[in-house]
Amino acid sequence: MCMSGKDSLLSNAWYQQVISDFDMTLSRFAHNGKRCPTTHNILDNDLLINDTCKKMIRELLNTYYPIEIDATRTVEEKLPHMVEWWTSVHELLIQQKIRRDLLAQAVKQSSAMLREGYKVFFDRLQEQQVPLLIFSAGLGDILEEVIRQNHVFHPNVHVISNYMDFDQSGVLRAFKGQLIHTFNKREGALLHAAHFRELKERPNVLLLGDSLGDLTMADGVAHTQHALTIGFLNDQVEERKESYVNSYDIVLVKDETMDVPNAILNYITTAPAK
Ligand SMILES: Nc1ccn([C@@H]2O[C@H](COP(=O)(O)O)[C@@H](O)[C@H]2O)c(=O)n1
Repeated sequence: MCMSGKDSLLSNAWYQQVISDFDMTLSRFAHNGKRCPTTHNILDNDLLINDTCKKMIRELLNTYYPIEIDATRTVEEKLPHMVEWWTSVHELLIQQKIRRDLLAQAVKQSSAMLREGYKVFFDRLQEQQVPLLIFSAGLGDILEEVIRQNHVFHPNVHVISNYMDFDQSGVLRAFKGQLIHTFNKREGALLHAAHFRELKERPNVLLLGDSLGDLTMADGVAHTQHALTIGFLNDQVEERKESYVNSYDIVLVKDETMDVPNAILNYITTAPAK
């Protein structure tokens, strides 16, 4: 674990909200040395897409993921590539006429896993009535199914993500709303101003992410008093360590657990009111 010198003040749970990325932040990056799927990659299943489409989606991943995590390129340089990646994959998925009623089965059959200690994290937030916003550039329908199947889709959880639009017979026909990718979460946050307005009495933010783009997820919080940011650095560690340490308050290197967020939540939720 690396900690920057920033002194973050945290008050009790009443003033707190948690904003977290999903893929590779709440979900695991790897398990027993094997990569775990993102919400997009969970669709890589015979139930939903054919072999040609699988091949094309994998090729797109091999082309664009290295760009997403490239420490030598600026966010501005990456932006058009991210739009291209997401748009191409979403078009392919629409062509496959994916059926809504098969999504739960695809999630069940996948090797997607939430980080060790996830239950303590979700359950504590729920017990303490701390709102959890999951802000994901992944697929909202799949993300919801993952947390539902893990029994942690509690009423305090709100999701902002890319949602599928199904026709009357339950076949995918489009994606709803404005596309969210890794590096436009600031715009996404501003579009969801109503959500943040509802939480205006909670100016202290605990933010969890795995990309530098995730740091903008709290930009919709109008009067942030204190923010503590935790970054999971899963991949290309040496190349990206410096920028993560300079940007996040706490950087967790190849840590597949929720131990640190849970310890912080334990502290916050047992601290006396200030
Ligand atoms: N076709 C795609 C597009 C994106 N990804 C990965 O998903 C992650 C986005 O979700 P967050 O919950 O982290 O916002 C992103 O980091 C991409 O690597 C993908 O696997 N396939």
